[in-house]
Amino acid sequence: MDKELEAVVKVQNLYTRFGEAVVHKDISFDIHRGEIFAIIGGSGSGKSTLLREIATLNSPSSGTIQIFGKPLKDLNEKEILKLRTRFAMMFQQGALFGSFTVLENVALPLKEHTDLSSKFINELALQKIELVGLPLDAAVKFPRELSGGMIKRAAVARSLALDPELLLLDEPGSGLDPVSASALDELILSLRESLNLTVVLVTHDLGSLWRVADRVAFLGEKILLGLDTVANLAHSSEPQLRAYFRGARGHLAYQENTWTQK
Ligand SMILES: Nc1ncnc2c1ncn2[C@@H]1O[C@H](COP(=O)(O)OP(=O)(O)OP(=O)(O)O)[C@@H](O)[C@H]1O
Repeated sequence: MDKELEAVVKVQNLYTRFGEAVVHKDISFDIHRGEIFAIIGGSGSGKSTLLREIATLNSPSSGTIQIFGKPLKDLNEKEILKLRTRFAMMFQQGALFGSFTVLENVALPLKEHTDLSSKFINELALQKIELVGLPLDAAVKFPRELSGGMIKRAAVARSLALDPELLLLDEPGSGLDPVSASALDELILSLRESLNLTVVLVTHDLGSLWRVADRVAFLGEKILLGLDTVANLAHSSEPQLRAYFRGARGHLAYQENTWTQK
């Protein structure tokens, strides 16, 4: 990875409360351009909420989030809409429109946000479909005609439609078999390489974590319990981190990856 340490996302002293319930307490970290940054932690530790806050879909109770140097709380609605064209978020289910073909799904953001001709939009959409490794005949298929792995690729293609600088992925591998999940990891790595994308992902998949993440934020006890490479976190003596990485699944991923040495 190129070591330009420009902060694409900057989270400072972030607190999140839902009523009386505190989810995040004083969380701060930076995500650098070109980095693949993972957010992990136990169930209910606030991973998806944090990702939604970065995606401007939820507001934190206090603290600041800056994206591309812009503090989100200073932006008006129009500026938020403009900012949203510079990043894309892919939700767990992929969320393609079932009544649209893959091509129509990928073309949709271009139709909404540009004045380009239909012909040019279709050409651009086809390029994205090719970029994510889908066969071109998938373009005319409906989501129900695709495998789980192909649906995820199509959703990634749609996320890339407006050439975002930042891609936010919530559990990208969920529901995939291990081979398709691993192919999706390869896609994420290759997109980072070819497009210099910054990627933030929430994941429960430890195999994927070892394969793709440059750095990892571990949420627990409402705070940021760890922020480091996956190898360093896996060796941490912090009890929650130990339990996470030395649990049965964590242990397997740990062994595999210390044998193959990432
Ligand atoms: N809109 C909301 N209103 C009230 N509580 C919420 C809301 N969104 C999230 N929460 C609560 O915030 C906490 C964190 O939820 P979140 O979905 O961010 O956790 P998570 O770490 O992503 O969990 P999981 O790994 O199970 O998906 C949970 O206790 C959840 O119930």
